[in-house]
Amino acid sequence: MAGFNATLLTYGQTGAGKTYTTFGPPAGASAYKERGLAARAIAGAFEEINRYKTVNEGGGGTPIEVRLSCIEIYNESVFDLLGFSGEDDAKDSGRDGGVPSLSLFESPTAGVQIRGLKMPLVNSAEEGLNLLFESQMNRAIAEHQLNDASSRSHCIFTFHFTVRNPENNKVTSSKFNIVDLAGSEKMVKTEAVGKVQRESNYINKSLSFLEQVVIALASKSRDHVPYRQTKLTHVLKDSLGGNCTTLMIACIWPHLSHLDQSLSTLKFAARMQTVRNKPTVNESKTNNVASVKLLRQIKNLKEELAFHDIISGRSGILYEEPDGKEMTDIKDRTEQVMMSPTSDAYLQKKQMKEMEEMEEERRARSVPRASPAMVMIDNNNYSTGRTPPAKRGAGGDGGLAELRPYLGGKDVLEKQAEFDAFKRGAGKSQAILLGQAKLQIKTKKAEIKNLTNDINYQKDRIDFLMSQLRDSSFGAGASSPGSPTSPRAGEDPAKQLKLAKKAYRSKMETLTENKEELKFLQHQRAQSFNSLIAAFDSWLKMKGEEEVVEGVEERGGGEAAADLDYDREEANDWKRGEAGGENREYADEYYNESPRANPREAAAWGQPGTIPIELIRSTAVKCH
Ligand SMILES: Nc1ncnc2c1ncn2[C@@H]1O[C@H](COP(=O)(O)OP(=O)(O)OP(=O)(O)O)[C@@H](O)[C@H]1O
Repeated sequence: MAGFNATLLTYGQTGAGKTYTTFGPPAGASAYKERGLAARAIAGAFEEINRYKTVNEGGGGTPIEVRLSCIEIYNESVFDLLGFSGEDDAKDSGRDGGVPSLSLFESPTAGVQIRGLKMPLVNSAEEGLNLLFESQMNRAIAEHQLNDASSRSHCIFTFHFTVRNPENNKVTSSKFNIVDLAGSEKMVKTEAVGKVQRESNYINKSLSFLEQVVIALASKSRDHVPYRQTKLTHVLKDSLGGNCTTLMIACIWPHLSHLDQSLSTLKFAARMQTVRNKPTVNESKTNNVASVKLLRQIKNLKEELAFHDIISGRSGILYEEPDGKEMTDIKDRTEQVMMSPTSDAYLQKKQMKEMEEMEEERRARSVPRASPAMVMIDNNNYSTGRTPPAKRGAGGDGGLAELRPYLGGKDVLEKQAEFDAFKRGAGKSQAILLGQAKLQIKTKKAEIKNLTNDINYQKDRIDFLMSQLRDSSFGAGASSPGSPTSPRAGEDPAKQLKLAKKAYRSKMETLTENKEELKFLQHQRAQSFNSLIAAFDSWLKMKGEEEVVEGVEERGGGEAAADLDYDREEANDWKRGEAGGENREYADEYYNESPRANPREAAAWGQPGTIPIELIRSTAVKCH
């Protein structure tokens, strides 16, 4: 906020803890205590802004503007994780070669920009956290769709600060990037083939240029900085090395079998440590004269627009930014629309409630009862997440609409049974995480309730002691002797009042912290729930495809069978190890593990072609 650009990078091999450090652990035990750097940065930024606001109270308007953005770079393509409407976009994201990604351009005044990138304005830590969870949710959905691409992609979560100094009207703008880099071990995997090889090449290239750029930017004798060579360095052009603050966290996996990778990470860190930066403030060249000129121009353009609206018969269009009250009105109206009985959100909520009731009813009837970790559906989840799963299914039924093409006439009860089966099987670990998240919320709510009771007690006590001090008489009037609020015999009431006030303040602080933690846990629960639903959707789809494959084989053919022949060939290659490299490793692992893990899938290896290649891939990746 002082106007310096800054970047925080986590670097290391896959599984070493980069995502954990930047974005925190998945929902479950100690999720809040160990929340990631991004969540802490949001809280820290708003603490600072609120402090600044208090200092400058009456200065007119908020002097600090914060916007957030989040992108993912995969195979040199840039994707907006906040401009992404769910699973359909994940499929169309181009990560598998479809729709093109966002492009970069350089503006003479604002530096490197990403065309069409969403950078919502954020007014509170809570709004910031919502966006953080939304971006990570979208990353998880994309990852699920695209077979665990997260280790092979870079994720950049950025704060964009604009600070106006009310005294001299100077504007400083700065960025703070939190970067979760792709797994570095891909740099040395030379045996990889096909898709994995392509990914490795991109990662290899971007990480080595990242190092070169940082070193070149810090070198006085540099004549060329190769930041345009990769999307990662280009996006971070104005936030790396040289005049910025850069912090790298090297994540290592301290196990003997990862010694090579750990050494390689530490060597990279040691090279980066030699770089010396001299951060400078990014002060805007805007001066008062230019601002006045621009404001006049905006006014003229707005008038022109209004004139055009009148001519074309459009009315009621506002060209002003809504102020605080208007924003609240808009939010209220949006909520009303969302909760109208005809809206998707309402129908979706209703359907989830019905499913929950059915599940409860079913549980009540079934003996023995299912374990608590299996009790999943919570219709409150959608109220906390900004990306309701309804977007994934046109029917607004929490993603279950996607079942229809595969399962034809299956009704809700059957879907519910599928969901139960999923939670007991493939989705068990996610179901357990969700169960833990719900338990944590329950515990936190109980703590808040107790704390609120304590605070009320202290408040009553303070009121009583004050009235007693005013009257200069004790034990009479407001409280009967022996009531919880009466002063203890022989104690100085003024001293007691001081202590009661201190206790009150300290409990209020704890309450604020607890409330913040509760919000965080509720987000985690929503995220967990959405992940579970996303995984369920994929699982159903896979299952559906499997049934379709079996149907096609039984009927003996057509074009689809030809495609499946190709998949079968590939599967056999993997199985025989002909594909070589990582695929062979995966296939071997899969082949060795699966008879114990899943006899049905193991049997499928014996009958190639009855199992879709997506299932093989995703299972292989899971084994890995
Ligand atoms: N400090 C930690 N304490 C406890 N668990 C951790 C810690 N760091 C990582 N983990 C766990 O280790 C696993 C791998 O961590 P993580 O996903 O953060 O690795 P990564 O380096 O980001 O991998 P990738 O490159 O695949 O994204 C996760 O299950 C995570 O919860």
